[in-house]
Amino acid sequence: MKNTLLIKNIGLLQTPVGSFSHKGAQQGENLKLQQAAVLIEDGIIKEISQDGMLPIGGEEAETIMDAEGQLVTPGLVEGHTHLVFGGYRQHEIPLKLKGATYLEILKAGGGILDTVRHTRQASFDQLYQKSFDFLDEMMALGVTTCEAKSGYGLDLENELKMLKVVKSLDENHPMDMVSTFMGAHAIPDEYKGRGDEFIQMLCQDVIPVVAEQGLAEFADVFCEDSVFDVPQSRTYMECAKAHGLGLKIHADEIEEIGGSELAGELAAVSAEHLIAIGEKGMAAMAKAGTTAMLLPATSFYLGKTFAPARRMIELGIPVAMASDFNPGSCPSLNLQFAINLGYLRYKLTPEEILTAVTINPACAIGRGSRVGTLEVGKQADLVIWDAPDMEMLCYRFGSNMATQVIKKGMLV
Ligand SMILES: N=CN[C@@H](CCC(=O)O)C(=O)O
Ligand SMILES: [Zn+2]
Repeated sequence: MKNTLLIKNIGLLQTPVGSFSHKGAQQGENLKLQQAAVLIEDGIIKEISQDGMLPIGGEEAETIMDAEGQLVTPGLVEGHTHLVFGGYRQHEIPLKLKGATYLEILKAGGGILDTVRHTRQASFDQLYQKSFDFLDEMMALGVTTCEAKSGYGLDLENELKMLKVVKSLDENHPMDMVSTFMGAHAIPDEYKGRGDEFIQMLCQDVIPVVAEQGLAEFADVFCEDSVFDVPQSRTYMECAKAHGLGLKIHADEIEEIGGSELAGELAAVSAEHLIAIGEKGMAAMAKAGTTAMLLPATSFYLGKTFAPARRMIELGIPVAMASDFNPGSCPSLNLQFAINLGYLRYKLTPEEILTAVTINPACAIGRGSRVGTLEVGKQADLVIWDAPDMEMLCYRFGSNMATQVIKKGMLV
């Protein structure tokens, strides 16, 4: 007996189409079906109808949900988080308000290194429970697939602990998780002034273990002034690649030191942040087909400018947007806020934004064939919104606009 769910009375069903990264004009192309219905069988989309018609056999579905004439989109895909961490960093705010910068706090042994100390002290169970609760909150906000990075352990034992938390979350929480190894997130105290040696240690002792135990699909590095320079980032990424991991890089977040060009050179799947990117970096990314994983809430929280998203679309770079949830530069996991900023600060259209929070991040985390669009044969991850259209979602902010979240055909 198959599990069937019919969602009827959808005022507008809006989705990108196709399981590939959308760039240029395609970024703004969405399918829009009026008076639609979706029939789901065993967690997979079986049929989509429009114009008030119902899918064949729809009326016999085990469960029937009424979307009450509202907007339905694919479940949001969160392509960049630092979900698992010990402690919080609220004590940094008074320092920041007095003028201390993000990198100054890090150089003084705070910032990421403060979170490293708390994460090393935390047990697996503590980290698991805290992250589990974050995922509940995220899912209620419309996210159905989530990437999570390690990078607050910075040694073999604690990096594995973080990655095992993500694996366990994937097994036990309805959220689909994608794991990224980010051992090169900062230079830990015990390697202070010895960044090259730290990278060598990661390459020799950690990446091979992570890859062998299948604990990550991607590797990421913080390529930034006074963190990891371009040669160090290249060494780390080449090693990760040799061990079968897909490549990501935090590039041009604060200073433009060549990270986005390196992303292009190594054909990274995505480059993250890109607030300070220039024309050369964008040209390299466009040539390589690297996705720009933009994090507008971090620009907001650090008081920075916003990445040149419109120029990226013009140049044919696939644009994705994510929350960057982490305890320092963005302590918010609300991807709906990124939608608002994408509209008001990046000046993307509602259609481009939908692509940026569904199929483009899905492709950038290796899930494009399964999620990110509403099409027959794809996983039934979708959101019913308290909104008639995407314009309303882009315009309203600060409230949770998701009314119902359906994961693999089940109401969560
Ligand atoms: N910039 C590097 N990493 C994170 C911040 C991590 C932290 O501050 O704890 C980011 O992407 O913003
Ligand atoms: Zn990040």
